[in-house]
Amino acid sequence: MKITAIRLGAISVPLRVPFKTALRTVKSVEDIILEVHTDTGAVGYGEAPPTGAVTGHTTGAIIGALKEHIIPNLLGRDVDDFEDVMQLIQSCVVGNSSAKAAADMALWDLYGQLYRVPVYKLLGGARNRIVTDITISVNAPEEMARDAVHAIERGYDCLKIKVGANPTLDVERLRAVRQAVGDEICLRIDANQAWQPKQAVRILNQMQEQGLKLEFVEQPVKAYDLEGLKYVTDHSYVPVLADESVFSPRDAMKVLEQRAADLINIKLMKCGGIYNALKIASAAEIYGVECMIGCMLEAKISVNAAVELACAKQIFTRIDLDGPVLCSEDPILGGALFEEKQITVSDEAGMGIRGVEGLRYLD
Ligand SMILES: C[C@H](N)C(=O)N[C@H](CCC(=O)O)C(=O)O
Ligand SMILES: [Mg+2]
Repeated sequence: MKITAIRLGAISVPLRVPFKTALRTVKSVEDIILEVHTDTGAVGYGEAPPTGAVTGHTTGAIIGALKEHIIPNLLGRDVDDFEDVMQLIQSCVVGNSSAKAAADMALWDLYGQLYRVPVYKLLGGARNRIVTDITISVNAPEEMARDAVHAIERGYDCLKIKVGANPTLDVERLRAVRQAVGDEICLRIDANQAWQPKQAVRILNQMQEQGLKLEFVEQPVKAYDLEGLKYVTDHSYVPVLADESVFSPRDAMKVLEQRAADLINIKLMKCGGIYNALKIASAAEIYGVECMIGCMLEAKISVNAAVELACAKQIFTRIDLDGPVLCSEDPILGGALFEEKQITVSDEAGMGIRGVEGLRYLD
């Protein structure tokens, strides 16, 4: 199966409500789509979201990395030389993990089609269904409480609550949400780097002392501050999950060796795709650290790739794949079935993506 052509396109999908974190506010998903065509007629699909505030990858950067580095290296290659092609994607340009992830998932899609097996089976096939949480944006406490109740009405029983940079208000936000949803709902929080280490410990311990029952806190401090992350891990009652501190397998090794976090959030856009995500997952297994599989604000092609990975491996004990359910429409044909919190992976060969409605080609 030889790669004959690669096309780039763009999609724009409005969100149901604006998505707000300590790092950014977004009203729509504006992603780059990759179609990898082959001489057998099989097409592999990839997707990358521009998340400048999180990864540094803008739309232009993703297109540039693909057009100038990744695509020229892939054209003419045989999908069956899979290991070579995987290495090529990772080595043909420095950084640019989102563009690499888009190419990586399209190639896994094709490799699965070549051997007529769904990718999640190829990778381990631990299960065919997973349950996601849903994210509540950071807003005024009463608005977050309303959003949380709405999420419960949609059937979710695990909420990922975004917090901000104001400690008093953050405690109020969590109090309002806990009061509105009752004791049985799982609450996890994501500070997206907003706090200082000592401040984080104070806020988290205050939240636990008030009986707010948090499952874990995601990325309480700056991405680069591993010492600070470890300080929070060592001193807070609440378990700590590393997100922005872990992009590459090398980052993961540092966090694992230093025991700087209790859990790791693996996202395809941070690590450059399934090839590297598998390395992080294996390292985490060796250290006995469970993982969350997460996403950026992404539509269904790239989240679908994360579903394939999550269904393959037992190490993913937490699922944050709510990108598609935060969108007001789904232009992606095929792939996993998203029924609110229940996600069922496709049993088609590869990743089961059949096309994209309203794709704007960029060539
Ligand atoms: C969408 C997902 N639940 C989520 O919250 N991801 C964020 C980053 C999303 C973004 O800014 O695009 C996270 O875990 O930090
Ligand atoms: Mg996060």
